[in-house]
Amino acid sequence: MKDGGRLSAAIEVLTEVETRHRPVQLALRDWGTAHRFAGSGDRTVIGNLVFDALRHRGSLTERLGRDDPRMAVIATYVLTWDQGIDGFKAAVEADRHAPEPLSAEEEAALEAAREAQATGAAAADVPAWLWPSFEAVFADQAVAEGQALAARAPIDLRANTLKSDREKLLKKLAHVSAGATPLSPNGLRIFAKPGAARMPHVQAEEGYQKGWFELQDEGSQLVAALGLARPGQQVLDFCAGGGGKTLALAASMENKGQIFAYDAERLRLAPIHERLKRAGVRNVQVRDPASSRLDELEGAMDLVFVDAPCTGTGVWRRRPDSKWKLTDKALADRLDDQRKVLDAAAAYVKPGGRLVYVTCSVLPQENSEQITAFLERHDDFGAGSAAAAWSAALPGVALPRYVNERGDVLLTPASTGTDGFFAAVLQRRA
Ligand SMILES: C[S@@+](CC[C@H](N)C(=O)[O-])C[C@H]1O[C@@H](n2cnc3c(N)ncnc32)[C@H](O)[C@@H]1O
Repeated sequence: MKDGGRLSAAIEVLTEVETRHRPVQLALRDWGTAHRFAGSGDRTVIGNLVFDALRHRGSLTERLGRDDPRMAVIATYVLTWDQGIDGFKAAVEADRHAPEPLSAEEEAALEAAREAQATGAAAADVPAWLWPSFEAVFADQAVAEGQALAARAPIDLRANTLKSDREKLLKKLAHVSAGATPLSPNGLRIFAKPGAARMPHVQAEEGYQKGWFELQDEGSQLVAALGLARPGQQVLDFCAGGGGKTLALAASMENKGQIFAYDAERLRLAPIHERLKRAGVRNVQVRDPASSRLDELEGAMDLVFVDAPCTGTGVWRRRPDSKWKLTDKALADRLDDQRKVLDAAAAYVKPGGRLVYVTCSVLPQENSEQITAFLERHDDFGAGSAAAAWSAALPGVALPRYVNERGDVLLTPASTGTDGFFAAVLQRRA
């Protein structure tokens, strides 16, 4: 395929996503199934166009003065990918599968957009209804933070210290240009590439198959480290899901002690078994809600790790469609889930033990406000400090920019180069 056909395909997919509310991955997959002649390179370019259009949908709409998927894709190619109007025209002329040529109004809109500056929520590519929350957390950094959440994400890996180490992996993965992450001691990073470029398929690497590394954002590695899980401890990973944090906790416990991996949704746990095996983890018992109970763990855990269900505003780089789909009803539901999860998880912490609360959201309602409300409901708990845990877990690594008075920590793409993650530590009174 040439660029003209790829642009047509991207317009078709984005229209499907926006008018029929199809999840973007499904829409891309269906397009691929219906167009088997398209090679993997074509699919990459089409996917990149669609994802970049979604990342910048707010600012493009404001700069163009029009809101339609065709123009969002064309502007991505012309402006974001820097191909220019002439580049677009050349792509159209060279390919009978290309989109319709630009109308005079469309060309004028693209010309005007080149100079136009979006402001506020649109400049940050943040939905307008969430802008007050962004300003509340980030103040004069709100636009920069939103823009960083609208950029492409790197591929981050975590060296699995049960089987390998970062130094070895840096050598093994030199051919994909993996470098060391700056904050997590076990992290490796392959930087995002611009435009049509394709990222390496790291799951095909020998090291992945053998469990030497996991795919895990550096922010996720860091918040797992704030659990300060140590060999020999009793740990409950209360929202274990597919096990991303479970695996990191097991590595920091050097396979000694016990982790109970639980999730209220049985199906979410499905991938964990295979992942534990590949990573060589031997100290995890998976507790499936359908067939086991947690009663005997009550009041007995050194650490209860709560990787709470959340809106995912911190991972917009990886799921840009989710940012425009988020509703105030969904936010209210997640707040309710978080309250329930926290209250339920608290029962398993032993006197003197810790509860670590994590979200991949940057919204204060899901983060510091949720913790403040928890502390008001539970006088058997006091505030611990995620910042103090940071210093203990990551000696020599400077504290992140966003640390509140209680010591809760917020990571963001603009401030730490990671996905957005929040972590708070709660201490059960002895
Ligand atoms: C952010 S995801 C967990 C991701 C996982 N820890 C990882 O690192 O791969 C949140 C999880 O919380 C689970 N969850 C939601 N409500 C819950 C509850 N009341 N009790 C336990 N788990 C719950 C969801 O099923 C979901 O899998």
